[in-house]
Amino acid sequence: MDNELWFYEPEDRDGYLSNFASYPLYIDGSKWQTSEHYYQAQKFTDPQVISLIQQAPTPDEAFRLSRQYQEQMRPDWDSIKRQTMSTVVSEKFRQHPHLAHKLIATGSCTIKEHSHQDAYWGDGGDGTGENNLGKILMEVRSSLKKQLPYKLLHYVETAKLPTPWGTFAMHGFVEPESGKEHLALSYGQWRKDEPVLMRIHSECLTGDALFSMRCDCGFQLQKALQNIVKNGSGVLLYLRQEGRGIGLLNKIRAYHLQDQGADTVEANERLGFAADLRKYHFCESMLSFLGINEVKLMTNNPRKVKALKKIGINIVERVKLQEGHNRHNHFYLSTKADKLGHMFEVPQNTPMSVEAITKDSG
Ligand SMILES: Nc1nc(O)c(N)c(N[C@@H]2O[C@H](COP(=O)(O)O)[C@@H](O)[C@H]2O)n1
Ligand SMILES: [Zn+2]
Repeated sequence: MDNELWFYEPEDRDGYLSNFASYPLYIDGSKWQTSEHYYQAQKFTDPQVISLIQQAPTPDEAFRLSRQYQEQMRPDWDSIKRQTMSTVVSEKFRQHPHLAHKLIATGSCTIKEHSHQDAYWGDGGDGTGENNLGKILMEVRSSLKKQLPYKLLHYVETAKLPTPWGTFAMHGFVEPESGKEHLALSYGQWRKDEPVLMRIHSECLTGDALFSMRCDCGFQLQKALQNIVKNGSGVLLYLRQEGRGIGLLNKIRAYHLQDQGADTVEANERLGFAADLRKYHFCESMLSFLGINEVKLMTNNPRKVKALKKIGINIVERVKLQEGHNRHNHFYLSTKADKLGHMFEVPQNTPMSVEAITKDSG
């Protein structure tokens, strides 16, 4: 998106950019219903007028009150108003990470407040205005892009993903350096103080899409989505790090070595790779977009637990996800438990039949 983005009314498509949009924020320990409330109140030094504006039921009323008390405006207002606006706009996006992701997703397009009323903050309606609010939004966008968690992944867009079990929202992200694409699937709503049921799933084309029984990936993927729907809400992060990070073709090379007797770890090592090259730090970006700090994590993999703790995510519970044990993956699962520390017991008895593992266990 390299052209112009116009915004004005908070109800419009990009209305989140407006100071009148309802995104409460805290500045200096006080709560402000909208950025407009804060901005208008800063024009005054009289605590009574400030409080009146702060309590205004709507941003339009805050704006109107500032006109009513115009005579009492601080004399240096003109010299501080741009900085005041810059502070409140930057705080709004810092305090609402979801909006920060959306702002960054506007790419490098020119942002304009398309306002017939205002040729200082807006474009004046005919494009001749100074557009200072648009300029501040673009400054905030540039600065956010360089900061954690936004610099790890950039949010791109959201669309519906209907599945046999329920309709998820599919959020697309891209790694700005490599162009690698990742997904977050979210289902339902959760409260801020509630741990979210979550699965972090690394891509396995063979298991997830081609029904392979060499591993347990496809079975775990299906069960995790089913569990989320059954729970009423949750998230699955789908990370594009195929073959534990070595890529699809190297995974086929590793499978070839396994066909000749190597286990999954030995095969990776013979190809010159570590047993597991995956990284999880960039999940911080997706989790900030989704507003998640606390999770119930569906995994058997201790590395995922450790990695999430490292980025400050509180794991209140680990939910076992043991699915799809069969005669083709029996040795693979045993190796994962023995050499990679996966937290499950591989049954000693004869592995289940194909029919038993493919039936809906939900
Ligand atoms: N390198 C490699 N060797 C194998 O033998 C494999 N089966 C895989 N599979 C990849 O492992 C990831 C899933 O593992 P967890 O269940 O999270 O431990 C996924 O990326 C598969 O493609 N890789
Ligand atoms: Zn797999």
